[in-house]
Amino acid sequence: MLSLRPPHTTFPRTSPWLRWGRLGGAAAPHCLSAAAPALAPETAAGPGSVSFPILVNGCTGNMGLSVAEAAVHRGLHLVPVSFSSREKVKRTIQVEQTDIRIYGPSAREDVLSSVADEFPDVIVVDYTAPDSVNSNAELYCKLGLPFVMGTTGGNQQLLYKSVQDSKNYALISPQMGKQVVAFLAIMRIFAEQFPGAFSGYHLEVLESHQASKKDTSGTAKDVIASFEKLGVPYDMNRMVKIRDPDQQLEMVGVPKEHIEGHAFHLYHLTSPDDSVSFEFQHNVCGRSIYAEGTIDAAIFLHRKVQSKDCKRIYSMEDVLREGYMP
Ligand SMILES: NC(=O)c1ccc[n+]([C@@H]2O[C@H](COP(=O)([O-])OP(=O)(O)OC[C@H]3O[C@@H](n4cnc5c(N)ncnc54)[C@H](O)[C@@H]3O)[C@@H](O)[C@H]2O)c1
Ligand SMILES: O=C(O)C1=N[C@H](C(=O)O)CCC1
Repeated sequence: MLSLRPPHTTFPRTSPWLRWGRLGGAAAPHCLSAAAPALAPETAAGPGSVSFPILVNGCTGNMGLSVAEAAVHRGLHLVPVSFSSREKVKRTIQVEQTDIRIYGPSAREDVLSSVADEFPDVIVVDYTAPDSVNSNAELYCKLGLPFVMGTTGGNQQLLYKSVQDSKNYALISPQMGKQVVAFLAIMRIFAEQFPGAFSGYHLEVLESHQASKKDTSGTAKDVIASFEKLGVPYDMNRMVKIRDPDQQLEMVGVPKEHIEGHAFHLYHLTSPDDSVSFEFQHNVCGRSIYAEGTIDAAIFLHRKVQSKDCKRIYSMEDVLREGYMP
């Protein structure tokens, strides 16, 4: 039997996540299906029928490809270029009927600058890697290309500063899944309304993602920031991060077909005398929730650019507040 509890972690035996895992990895409830992504309905403020050019940086990766496919399904015009971190790469990737030409880093600025000339109303979407966040953002800002940053990590303060200094437009969110964003917002509001409400409680956090994920869950960090305001200090080094597929199947209970694309999170709080416990979970299978949210974000940002809105830097919460739910 696998035991992943590091010393001093106190997941209760009754934790449903662990119990399901130990009982043989049954599909976890609350798992959002990868199939049949829900298209956002037309609402007064939400995304109606609109089309504009969208360039997806990172089409060689999982999220980039999912977003490019979602863009085509939603009737956007996919600009047929994308980039790679390596000079020698497969030259094209097919997305639906479009062949996307992949360029190496040395061609980035020239190609993006031609795109900016040819498609003045383009929106760039970035799903690359944490160590590319800042350099990519600086280039988009230099060329005045509005962008949606879905890539996590990098230096977030510097990222916001680059956008502010350049007066470019950007929507930045380490989490594009709209229902998960709503949960994050509730946790933030909870902490604002009841600061210190959980003082003395003990927090354990476990996150599980596909083995290729390089960084710690940005979403977990966001939730932990709210718990800290609720009075629960947390050392990020204690977070249990699971990347091993066997452990994901046996202990976490990730369905086999989603081992290569999932984001499971468990937060467990216990009172000082162990008499009270709280548990929060958000478990995502597949990537459609992020891809659909990203397209809503791109539509939202396109509208803001067209209307010359003065705010210029947005979050996914701004998107929800303008009626892009569900
Ligand atoms: N915001 C969200 O909702 C959300 C959802 C899922 C993933 N993510 C984040 O998106 C990022 C990508 O995730 P993924 O699962 O697609 O990873 P992935 O490894 O499958 O894909 C990343 C791709 O980007 C390419 N790449 C790396 N550096 C590049 C650069 N400088 N220019 C162009 N391409 C580059 C890589 O070669 C790879 O093909 C991660 O940071 C992840 O945490 C965010
Ligand atoms: O699969 C990933 O990588 C994800 N990254 C984001 C994060 O780090 O929070 C969002 C969830 C999926």
